[in-house]
Amino acid sequence: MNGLGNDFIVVDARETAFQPAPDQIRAWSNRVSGIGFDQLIAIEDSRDGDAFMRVWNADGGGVETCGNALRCVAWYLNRDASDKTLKIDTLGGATKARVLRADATTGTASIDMGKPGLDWRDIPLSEEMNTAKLELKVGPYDAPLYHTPVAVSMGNPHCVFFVDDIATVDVKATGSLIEHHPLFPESVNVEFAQILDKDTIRMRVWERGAGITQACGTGACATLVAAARRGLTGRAATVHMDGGPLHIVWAENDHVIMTGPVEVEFEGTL
Ligand SMILES: N[C@H](CCC[C@H](N)C(=O)O)C(=O)O
Repeated sequence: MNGLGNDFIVVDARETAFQPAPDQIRAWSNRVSGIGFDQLIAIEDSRDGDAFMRVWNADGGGVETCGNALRCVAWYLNRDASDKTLKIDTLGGATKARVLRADATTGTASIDMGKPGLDWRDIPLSEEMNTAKLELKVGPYDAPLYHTPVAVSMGNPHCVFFVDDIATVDVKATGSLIEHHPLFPESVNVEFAQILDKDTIRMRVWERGAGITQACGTGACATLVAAARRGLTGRAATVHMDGGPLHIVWAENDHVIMTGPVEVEFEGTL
């Protein structure tokens, strides 16, 4: 399945235990010799929700959550297109999902991602700092671009840079430098965002444990929250990524709502 090209293998593990070793995940995620995916997702039973979603990155590391995958899991759990709200738990917190429309291989889902983490401890950072304007020196770069990003947690850590022209950013070179920067003890997902107008953002992402992906749902949420914190947009915007757009709202109750598509590529047995 995929959400705007951010692709996953989604395993329904509610009947049988599924605990793959990191090197098995890395082998499966290899796009040349394996199946190929950005994240591996397992759907498990949940004590007090409709399901628990477990996430591993392509590098085999387990992580807290994944926004695009939440839409895919919601669609899978609710593919008869009945209009109900699902509670899907993750290591990064509980979410509420509504599948707005579904047919045999596509759908649209809206996820209440809960509240963003804005304190340095939420991200987490290795030292106390104003998360709205991080003082971050990146490798040999010392241009204003690489200073004062915004840190936001959506259950997983994000570092958002605002740039004048995203076409000039070497996402791989810069993103890979920041991913394991000592300021982020749990590493970090890195977004580069250009404000097109008060309702529209263009964003590219270097994901922790996966590299450049076509889209990042939690990254789009973090980008909108960061832009609103900086007064660059209002509390709602369309975030355009390489794989397509997501509509993000930071609601008055402090919850972040992400709405976007779901696509099934194939089904099988792992
Ligand atoms: N693509 C995912 C984010 C995965 C983040 C993962 N790379 C991490 O280490 O947190 C999304 O749509 O939210």
